Amino acid sequence: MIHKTLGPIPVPTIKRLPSYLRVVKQYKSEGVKWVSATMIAEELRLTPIQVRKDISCTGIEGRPKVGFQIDDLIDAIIYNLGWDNTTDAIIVGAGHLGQALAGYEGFDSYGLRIIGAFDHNKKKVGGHIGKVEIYHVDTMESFVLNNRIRLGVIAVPAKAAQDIATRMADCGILGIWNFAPRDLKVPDGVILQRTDLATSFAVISAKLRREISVGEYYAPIIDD
Ligand SMILES: NC(=O)c1ccc[n+]([C@@H]2O[C@H](COP(=O)([O-])OP(=O)(O)OC[C@H]3O[C@@H](n4cnc5c(N)ncnc54)[C@H](O)[C@@H]3O)[C@@H](O)[C@H]2O)c1
Repeated sequence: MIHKTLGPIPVPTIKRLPSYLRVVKQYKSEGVKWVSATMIAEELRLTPIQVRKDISCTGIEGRPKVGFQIDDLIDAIIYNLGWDNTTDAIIVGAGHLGQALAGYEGFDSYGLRIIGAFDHNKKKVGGHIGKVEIYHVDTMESFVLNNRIRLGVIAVPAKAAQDIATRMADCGILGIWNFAPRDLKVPDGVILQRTDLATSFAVISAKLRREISVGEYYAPIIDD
C-alpha cells in the first residue's frame, strides 16, 4: 500500500496516534474489519471530529458510513509514526535509567532497538543490560559510524549531557532523545526531544489536587 501524507502533521496529532493504534489493534483482535472515527473517539473520550481530523493527516481515506478499513488504518498510522522501520539506537549512561531503557524489550514493537550502551565507568564496561553490551564511552563515535546509528539516547547526569549531545551530533547522529534535565544545544538538522517524567507527574499532581481539595479554588485544567 502506498501512503500519501497530505502535509505536515501537528505534534498533538502525533501524540494521539499511538492511542488510536492501540484501540484499532484491539478492534482487529476482536475481528472487526472496518472502524469509524466515532468508535475510536468513544474509546478514548475524544470527539469524532478530532479523530477524523487526526486520521486524515495520515493520508488514509475512509468510506462514508463504514469508516476505515482496519488493516489500512493500522498501516497508515504505523507508517506515519515511522514505526515500520526499525531504528537502531545507542544509549549513553548505563545507570538506573539507562539500564531500564536499554533493558526494555517493549521498544521493539515501536521499531526502536537499542544495540549498544556506553558509560565511562570502567566497572560497567564489558557488562550487559539484557542482550545489550556496555562499551566505554570513548568508543561511541566509532560504534556509531560502523553501525550507521542515527538515534542516540542520553541518560547521563545533567552536567555531562551537553558534551555527549555534541559528540553524538559530531559523529552523525540525527535524533537525540534526552532524559537529562538540561536544555541542550544541537546543530541545525539534529532533532532533539527531551522527556521528563516530572512533567507528567506535574499534570497528575495538579489534577489530583483539584480532585481532593474541598472549598479551595483552583483554575480548571484543560487537556489539549
Ligand atoms: N527524564 C526523566 O524523567 C528522568 C528520570 C530519571 C532520571 N533522569 C535523568 O537521567 C539521568 C540518569 O539518571 P540515573 O538515575 O540513571 O543516574 P545514575 O547515576 O544511576 O546513572 C548515570 C550513569 O551515567 C554514567 N556517566 C556519567 N557521566 C558520564 C559520561 N560523561 N559519559 C558516559 N557515562 C557517564 C555514570 O557512570 C552512570 O552509570 C540523569 O540526568 C537524571 O536526572 C531523568
